[in-house]
Amino acid sequence: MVKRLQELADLLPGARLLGGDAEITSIERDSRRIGEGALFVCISGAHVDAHSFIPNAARAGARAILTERETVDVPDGLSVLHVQDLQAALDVIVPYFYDYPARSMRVIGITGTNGKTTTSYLVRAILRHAGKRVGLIGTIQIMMEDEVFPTANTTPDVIVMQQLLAEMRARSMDTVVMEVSSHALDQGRVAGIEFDTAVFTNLTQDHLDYHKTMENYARAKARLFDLVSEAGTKAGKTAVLNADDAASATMRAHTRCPVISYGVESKADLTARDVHLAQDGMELTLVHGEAEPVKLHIGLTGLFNVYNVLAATGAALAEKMPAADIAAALCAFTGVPGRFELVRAGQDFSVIVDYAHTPDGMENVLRTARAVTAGRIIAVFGCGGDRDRTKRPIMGRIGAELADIVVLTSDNPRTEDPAAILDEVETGVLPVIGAKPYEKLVDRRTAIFHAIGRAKAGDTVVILGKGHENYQILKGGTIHFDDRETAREAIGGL
Ligand SMILES: CC(=O)N[C@H]1[C@@H](OP(=O)(O)OP(=O)(O)OC[C@H]2O[C@@H](n3ccc(=O)[nH]c3=O)[C@H](O)[C@@H]2O)O[C@H](CO)[C@@H](O)[C@@H]1O[C@H](C)C(=O)N[C@@H](C)C(=O)N[C@H](CCC(=O)O)C(=O)O
Ligand SMILES: Nc1ncnc2c1ncn2[C@@H]1O[C@H](COP(=O)(O)OP(=O)(O)OP(=O)(O)O)[C@@H](O)[C@H]1O
Repeated sequence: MVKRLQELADLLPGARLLGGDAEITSIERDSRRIGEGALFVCISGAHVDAHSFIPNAARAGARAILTERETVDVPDGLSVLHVQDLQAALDVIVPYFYDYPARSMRVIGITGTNGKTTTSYLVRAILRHAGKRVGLIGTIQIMMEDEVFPTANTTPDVIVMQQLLAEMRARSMDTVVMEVSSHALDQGRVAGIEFDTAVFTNLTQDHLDYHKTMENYARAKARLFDLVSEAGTKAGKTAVLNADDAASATMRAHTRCPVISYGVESKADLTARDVHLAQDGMELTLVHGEAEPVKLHIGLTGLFNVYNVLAATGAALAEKMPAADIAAALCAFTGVPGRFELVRAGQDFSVIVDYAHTPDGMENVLRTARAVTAGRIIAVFGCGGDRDRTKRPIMGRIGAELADIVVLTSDNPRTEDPAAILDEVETGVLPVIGAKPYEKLVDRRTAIFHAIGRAKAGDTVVILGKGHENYQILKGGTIHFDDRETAREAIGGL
């Protein structure tokens, strides 16, 4: 990819180019990723001034910088492109620079508080069963067919996003399935992407540290439905909406393309009946309009996963996948890492590791565990640091109400004092815990060993919050930590 800096400047009314034209071969916001010919975009973080990395960027081969700052000192030979609004400039120049890669493939965007990852994995499985080459962008990882790449965000920033899409185009992906977070929609990370199918899973409390109110949070999510409604270069746009979630009304109000609705309680285009849950799977019958109902046995469990299956089926129907491929792929699906994942190490009780880290996610998982457990439920959980504090007491209350034994512990405390986070969670626990056994153990390993040590035949230990993550983010840095690995070790020591 090569473009002239002047060509990019010409796209931006009011931009000033200082220091002359240059040939640009990539756009980067991180000086550590820069190679010869890059345009270094100075986006500062909460604690870091990105302009301080200009010398590093220059040494690594940058030819120019893009900044909002009026005056910037740069080493000789580096051009400066000055703009009034950095985000608005990136929205325009980044997709242009990478030649709008999203126009070369079908794009399925999935938004909602919970269920994005699970739904995206289900959609990927169906499309691949139907012979499509599929890319995936989401919380756990990025995939291009079977090849896996790491990621820092659920939805990467606009620069990494366009680079990934360009790579997917180079590898001839037919479709990309993408989790679209509310942060991404608010920050323009999906600028220049033409969505073909947009899916809404649900809206419950999360991320209020960022959005402040549920109305703002819903509005951010609704942006995806503005985007899928825009006329573009491809035909056949569809919104897939959860009819049982009240916030779908907001999504629908932003939708100006055909809708496929799904639900269990409300009247919808796509529904499920005869649902039977077991610990390691479920049976259900999919009903889609006049079509013959299809009975399925799937390796996922929980009513919340019935919704994810319906959402994924809706997306597959929107993408015109054959019914036979949808059914076969769902039946062959074995689950998503860290989502209601059973840890089996020969023990006579169950251990479930689950990524639930919102009040709603936690309630769903604990209720599902209860429905498939003969004995007691032992819940191990905490809440993340530097993120939405208002959910802490709520999650504490849910844990204390729905489990028989509660073990509070750390979950990525980040820069906060882990014990202080647990104290906030505890304000929700104490009013409802009654005589149930309850512990506060800051060290997550100790907490998991304690919970597993208390389990008897028929009980279920539910370890919540981290799912697939194999790290713990502490004030002093990030350490290796994997709930599944630790649980196995604890079971081995019994
Ligand atoms: C709080 C936050 O949003 N942080 C995001 C931000 O990092 P940052 O601003 O802290 O970066 P920084 O380390 O301060 O650096 C500032 C700038 O200097 C640059 N830099 C830094 C170091 C260096 O040596 N050279 C250099 O150029 C960085 O590239 C950056 O532009 O920019 C990074 C690059 O885009 C993001 O990966 C990072 O997301 C972090 C991981 C994060 O946790 N974000 C959350 C809030 C988020 O976005 N979550 C949503 C939703 C998830 C969900 O649904 O649950 C998501 O989509 O992930
Ligand atoms: N449809 C759903 N409704 C409510 N809770 C759900 C649903 N699907 C999954 N969950 C719960 O939320 C957790 C996270 O699921 P998943 O990773 O699919 O969601 P997500 O939207 O990708 O989350 P995140 O963006 O935070 O990564 C699961 O482990 C499960 O506990």
